[in-house]
Amino acid sequence: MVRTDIESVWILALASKCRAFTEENTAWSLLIIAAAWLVMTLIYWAHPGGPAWGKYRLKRFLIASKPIPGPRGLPLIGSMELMASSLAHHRIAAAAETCGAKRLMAFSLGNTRAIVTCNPDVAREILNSSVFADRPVKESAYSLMFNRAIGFAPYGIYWRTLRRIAANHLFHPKQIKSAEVQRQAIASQMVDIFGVYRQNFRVRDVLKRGSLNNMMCSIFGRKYRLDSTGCNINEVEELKALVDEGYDLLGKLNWSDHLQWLADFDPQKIRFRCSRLVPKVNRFVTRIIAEHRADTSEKTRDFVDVLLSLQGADNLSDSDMIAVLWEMIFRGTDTVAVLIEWILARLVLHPDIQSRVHDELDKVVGRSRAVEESDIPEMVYLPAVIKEVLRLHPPGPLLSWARLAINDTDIDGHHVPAGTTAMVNMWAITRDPDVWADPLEFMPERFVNKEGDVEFSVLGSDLKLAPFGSGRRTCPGKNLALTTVSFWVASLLHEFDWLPSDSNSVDLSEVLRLSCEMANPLSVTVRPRRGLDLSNCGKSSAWGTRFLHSPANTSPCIGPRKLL
Ligand code: HEM
Repeated sequence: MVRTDIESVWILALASKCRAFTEENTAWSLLIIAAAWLVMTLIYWAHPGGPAWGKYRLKRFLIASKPIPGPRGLPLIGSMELMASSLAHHRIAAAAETCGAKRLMAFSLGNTRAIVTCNPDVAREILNSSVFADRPVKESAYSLMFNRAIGFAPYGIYWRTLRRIAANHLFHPKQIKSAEVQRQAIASQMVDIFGVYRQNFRVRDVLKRGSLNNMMCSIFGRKYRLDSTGCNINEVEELKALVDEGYDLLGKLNWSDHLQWLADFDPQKIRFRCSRLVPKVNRFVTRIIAEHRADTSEKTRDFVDVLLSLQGADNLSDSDMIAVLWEMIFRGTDTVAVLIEWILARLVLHPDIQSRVHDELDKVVGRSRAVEESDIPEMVYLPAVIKEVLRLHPPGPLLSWARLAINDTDIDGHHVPAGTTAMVNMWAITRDPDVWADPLEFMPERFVNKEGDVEFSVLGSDLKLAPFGSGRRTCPGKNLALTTVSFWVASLLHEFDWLPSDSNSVDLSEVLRLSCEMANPLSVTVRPRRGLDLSNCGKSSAWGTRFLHSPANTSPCIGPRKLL
C-alpha cells in the first residue's frame, strides 16, 4: 500500500515535470477516449443483430463466419423496443419478416444477445437441444425467489428433483383425477354466478378467481368458495393482490436486466416493489406451512403435505418450499383463465361453431344432467375447438419464458454462443401460411380426424403447434391445464348459450403481459339451456354487480343450483 502511494507520487511528479497533465492534454485525452468509445459503439452496432452481437463477434474475430441476420436497433440499447411493446410477438414477427430472418433472427436487448425463430423445424432444434435447457433469470425472478422454483431453477440436480416431485405428485394422472371433485364444485359455482348475472357481464374475474381457488385447493388444501362467503374473504383478497402484483412484476420487461449500468437506479422500481412483495408472500405461505405442520388429522393430502413429507436428499428448506408452492399458484392460475376467456370469445364470435359444440354436448351428455369429466374423452369437436384456440391465441405466444444456451452450439447452421437467450415465436408459427392452410381462419374442423388420421397432439411433439413448449423444460402442468380447461368449458357451454353483450362486441385485440390476454375483457350475455332455477339468488343482487365488475368484497346469495 505504502509502496503504491510512493509510486503514484513519483508518477505525478514526473508527469508534471513532463507537462503531460496539462489541461489541454487532459482535454485531448478525454476527447480521444470518447471518440474511440463512440467509434467502437458504432462498429458494434453496425453488426447484424445489433450491439450485443457485434461486441461478441468482433472481440472474438468471428468476422469471416456467417452472421445471423437481424435488426440493429439503436446503438447501446439494440432492439429493446421489440420486447418493450405489449405486442412483442407481433413486432418480432414483423422484424423477422423484414430482415428475411424467419428461420433465425439475431437481435440485441442492451447487452443481451438474443435469437428468435418463427419456424417449426428450428424451434424443434432449439427446444429439444440439451444446450437450451436453462433459462435466463430476470432480476424480478431472483428477487421473488423464483430461481429456487421449477421454472427458473438452473438446469441441474435441484431442478430435476423438483420436476420429479411435481410429476409424481401434483401432475400425476391419479392426482389429477382425484382433484375432479374440486373442479366440479368450482364449475358448478361458476355456473351459478353466471346464471345470476346473465346479461352484459365480464367473465374474466370469475374465471381467474375460479382458477385461483382450484390451485389453492390442489397446492395448499384451501377450499374457498367463489362467492367468497365465510371467514376466508380476507385471505382470498390478500392472496389475489399478491398474485396480481407478482404477475405484473414478472411480466414486465426490466431494462436493468439488459443494461447493467441502469441496475443501481432501479428506474422502473421493480426491485423496490419485489422487496415489498416478498415478505408478504413469505408470511402468507409460511402461515399455511405452519398450519400443515400442526395438523395431524387424517385428510386428503395436498402438495404442501407432499413437500413436508419428503425425506433425505429430496427434503426442501422452508424457503425453497415457499418458492415452489408460490410458483405453482402463479403458473397455474392465469394461464387457464386466459385460455378459457379466449375460447368463450371465439364461441361467441362464431355461433355456428358454438352450436356444433352444443349438439355434441347434447349427444354425449344429454340435457338431463350436468357434464362429468368422464364425458370429455367421448367428445371430438370440443377438443378441436380448444386446439384451434390454442393455435390462434396461444397464452404464451413467445412460449412464456425463454431458454438460455449453456454452451456454444450451432443452430440452423449458425454459431450461437453460450449465454445467448433463445425464444420461439409460436404465435408467428401458428399464423404462417407456409405452415397452416388459411391460418387466420377459425376452423376447428382442421383438428377433427378423418378415418385413419393420427390425432394432432398439442403437447410438444409437433412444433407446428406447441403452446406448452417442448423438450426438457416443457410445461409440466399441461395435462392438468387441459383437463381443467376442457371440463370447465364443457360445463359452461352445456349450461348456457353464449351471446355477445348488447354494448360490447367481441374484440380480439391482444395484450402481452406474462400471458397474452384479451386487451378488452370479454363481455357477454348468457341464456340457460337446461332450465336452471336461480330464483333464490336474486338476479339484481348488489353482489353480482360488484363481483363481475370489480373485486368481490361482499357476500352474495348463491343458492343451490336446481334442474327444473
Ligand atoms: C393453458 C395453460 C398453460 C399454458 C399455455 C402453459 C404454457 C407453458 C409454457 C409455454 C412453458 C414454457 C415451456 C418451455 O420452455 O418449453 C411453461 C412452463 C411451465 N409451466 Fe405451464 N402452461 C400452462 C399451465 C400450467 C399449469 C396449470 C401449471 C402448474 C400448475 C404450469 C406450470 C409450469 C411450470 C412449473 C413451468 C416451468 C417448467 C420448467 O422450466 O421446467 N403451467 N408453461
